[in-house]
Amino acid sequence: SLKLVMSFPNYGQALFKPMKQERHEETNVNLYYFSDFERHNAEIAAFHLDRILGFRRVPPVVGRLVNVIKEIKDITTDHKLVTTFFMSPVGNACFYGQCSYYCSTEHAICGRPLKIEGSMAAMLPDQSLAPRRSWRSPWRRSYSRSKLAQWATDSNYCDSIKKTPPYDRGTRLVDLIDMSILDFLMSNMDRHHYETFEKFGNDTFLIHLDNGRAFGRHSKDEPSILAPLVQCCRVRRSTLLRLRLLSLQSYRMSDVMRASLSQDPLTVVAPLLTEQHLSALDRRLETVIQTIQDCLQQHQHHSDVIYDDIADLRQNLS
Ligand SMILES: Nc1ncnc2c1ncn2[C@@H]1O[C@H](COP(=O)(O)OP(=O)(O)OP(=O)(O)O)[C@@H](O)[C@H]1O
Ligand SMILES: [Mn+2]
Repeated sequence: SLKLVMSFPNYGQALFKPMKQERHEETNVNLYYFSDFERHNAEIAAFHLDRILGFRRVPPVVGRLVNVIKEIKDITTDHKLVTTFFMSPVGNACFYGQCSYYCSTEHAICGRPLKIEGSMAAMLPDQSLAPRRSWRSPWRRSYSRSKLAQWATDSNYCDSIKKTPPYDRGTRLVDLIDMSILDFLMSNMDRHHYETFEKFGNDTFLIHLDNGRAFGRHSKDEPSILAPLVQCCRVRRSTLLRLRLLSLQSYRMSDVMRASLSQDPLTVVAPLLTEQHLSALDRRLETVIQTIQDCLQQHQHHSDVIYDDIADLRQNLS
């Protein structure tokens, strides 16, 4: 959907996604996840949540109020984009841009009257300098109204994934499970792919881009997003410790998120997540911790479930 690359005088660049849905709106229950709107506040909140979880795999995202005329129309070098600006009947500055779907006056982005809210994501280095690889998630949804993906019907699915490169060694599987925990907490069903930097080969971190379909619903949880954790029963020790910390009264996930998000410039317009979304985080965190507890009960050895990625840390401390 519609997004703009913004270039700054210091050669920095950001990916701008304008606001399309009001913060208090819940996703219509009759919409499939793949036709849900994208939310600028979800891009921002996902960055904060990912950082609070200790992953740091979402590039920095910040909210901005942008003047549609002065900061886009008057200075863009994209001549086709210029032709899509118009004044709406009530005098708001609008544009619809160039894209494959929903680029028409009916689906325009409009200021109030001139400024629009949006998310600005720091651009990763250009692909020509730092090529990335896009990986299809093994737990990808079918993106069809009638078909189910294999993972949704095969309870031994993880056994085969565990034997399939690159999930058969290193940290790739636990990284993917970290990502599913992030996605369950923010209820993002749209994680069809993830990216890595090619240069680092298979021994590298995942990049969590495209979080715009998160935080669509606070009143309901989507257990299937946790399938990688439930089916594989494996998790990083550092992740489990962080989740337990964020479940303590004095360090509650919702409180930490509220404090973190309050630093975003768009907070002056309205809090980036409603209180209902914040309390959904605490509720979902309990589910994740309980799922790991259940895994520990089902397995004989602690190490069957817990991937100790911080064994060295303990030595350093003593
Ligand atoms: N911070 C970033 N820096 C560089 N490239 C990015 C960044 N965020 C996203 N991209 C790239 O831009 C493309 C589109 O981004 P994204 O998926 O977030 O937008 P979208 O509107 O959801 O697009 P789509 O409909 O194609 O999924 C992705 O292929 C991704 O590789
Ligand atoms: Mn997308």
